[in-house]
Amino acid sequence: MKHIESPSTPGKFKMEKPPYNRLRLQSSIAKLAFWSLVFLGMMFVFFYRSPSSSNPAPSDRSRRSLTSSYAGPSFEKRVRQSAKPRSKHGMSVLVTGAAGFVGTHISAALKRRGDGVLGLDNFNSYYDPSLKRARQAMLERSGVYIVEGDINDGALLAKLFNIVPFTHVMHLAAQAGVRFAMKNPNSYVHSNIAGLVSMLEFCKNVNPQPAVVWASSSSVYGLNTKVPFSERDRTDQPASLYAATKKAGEEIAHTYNHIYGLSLTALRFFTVYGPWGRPDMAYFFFTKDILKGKSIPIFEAPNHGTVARDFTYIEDIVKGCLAALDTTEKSTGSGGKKKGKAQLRVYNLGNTSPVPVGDLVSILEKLLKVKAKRLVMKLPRNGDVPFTHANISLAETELGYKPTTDLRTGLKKFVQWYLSYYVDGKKSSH
Ligand SMILES: O=C(O)[C@H]1O[C@H](OP(=O)(O)OP(=O)(O)OC[C@H]2O[C@@H](n3ccc(=O)[nH]c3=O)[C@H](O)[C@@H]2O)[C@H](O)[C@@H](O)[C@H]1O
Repeated sequence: MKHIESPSTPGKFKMEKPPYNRLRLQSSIAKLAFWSLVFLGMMFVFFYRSPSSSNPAPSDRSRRSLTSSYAGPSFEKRVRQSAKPRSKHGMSVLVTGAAGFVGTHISAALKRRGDGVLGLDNFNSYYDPSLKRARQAMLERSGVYIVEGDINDGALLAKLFNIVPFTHVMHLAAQAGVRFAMKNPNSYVHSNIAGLVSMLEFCKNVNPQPAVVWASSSSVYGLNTKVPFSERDRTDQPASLYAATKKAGEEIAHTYNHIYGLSLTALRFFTVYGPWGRPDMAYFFFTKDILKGKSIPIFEAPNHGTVARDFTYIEDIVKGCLAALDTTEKSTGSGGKKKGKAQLRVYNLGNTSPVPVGDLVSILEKLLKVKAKRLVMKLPRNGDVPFTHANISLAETELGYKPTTDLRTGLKKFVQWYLSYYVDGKKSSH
């Protein structure tokens, strides 16, 4: 420390300069090492907590951008073959969320009638991915190829749109579930907002622009008390983050229609159920738990009020979706520029016959021949609404939509499938 004590002595100062510099160098290295560690730590936290990784569990593949399996002639051939319609008037549809419940049924129905279908799905683990793999295997047997990837992967979307000039996009990839939004809010933003924007960005940029039909939700009616719910009713009081992201999606769709001339149709699905359904939904896990002899929580509204849903059978929903695709008008823009006013639609797809959750359980008891252990409890404050009831007159008039399956008939088909898949097929239902 002498050099500090007598810095004015030129000789000494000169002599002691090297140790001073060494010390400064050492302290700089220490600082550099410290800040590098801080930086690395921040990078780790950023990537660990980034929206894509806080998504329930996008597959590893979906986190990578373009992998080698997305390149090369054999990949392109598979994509082209799958997306090619049987006749030249058929559609070529990109179905996102194709390994999901609704996506699987719609992909199969489109393929059956001769349209070209390419699936896209990230196979995340929000619920058992082996069920999604089984749906994928079923679709593959009917000629539908599902590309494994995320709707937020711009490079992948570019690749797919380069290979196929899709005439339509059926956008079903989403983070579903009302109650899970309290556990993992980021996954809803990632899929239902960022993912939707990512898709629409692509759709508006390509030439020709496809027409887009996408899944909104009955949950947008939120705290609305006017029944039955009509498309003209207010939807500015969502009761869950899930509902808020679907409502945001409808507003985002409006802007892409307004600015870029994209043809957009939102379908508000009302509690869709049926074979190959979603294990997170009440009818599905009630079935599992009744068979296991476990008690099932049945929610009731304040003052012992009934909680009811306008349960809608999957085949009716499929018909509504196909009709929506068939009645789309072409987008009017090209290469990101609007050329004229384009179609913008919103439809309720419900059953227009609400059933109390307790009655749903009674139907299941009869079909399963097992008495349920009912645990009646207050509707938790977790985003659930007490009832839903669709007014479907707009879809009836404009799409020819007419649901024909009552809850008992639909649940019978679900139970038959459930028993053959999980009991006879010995699959684990977790
Ligand atoms: O139409 C929609 O837009 C949404 O439909 C579906 O949501 P919901 O109608 O809430 O279906 P679901 O969870 O099966 O609960 C059914 C009933 O059981 C009651 N319920 C639920 C759980 C429980 O433990 N007990 C209970 O009584 C519960 O209170 C409710 O009354 C989709 O999941 C959602 O993704 C979205 O698509």
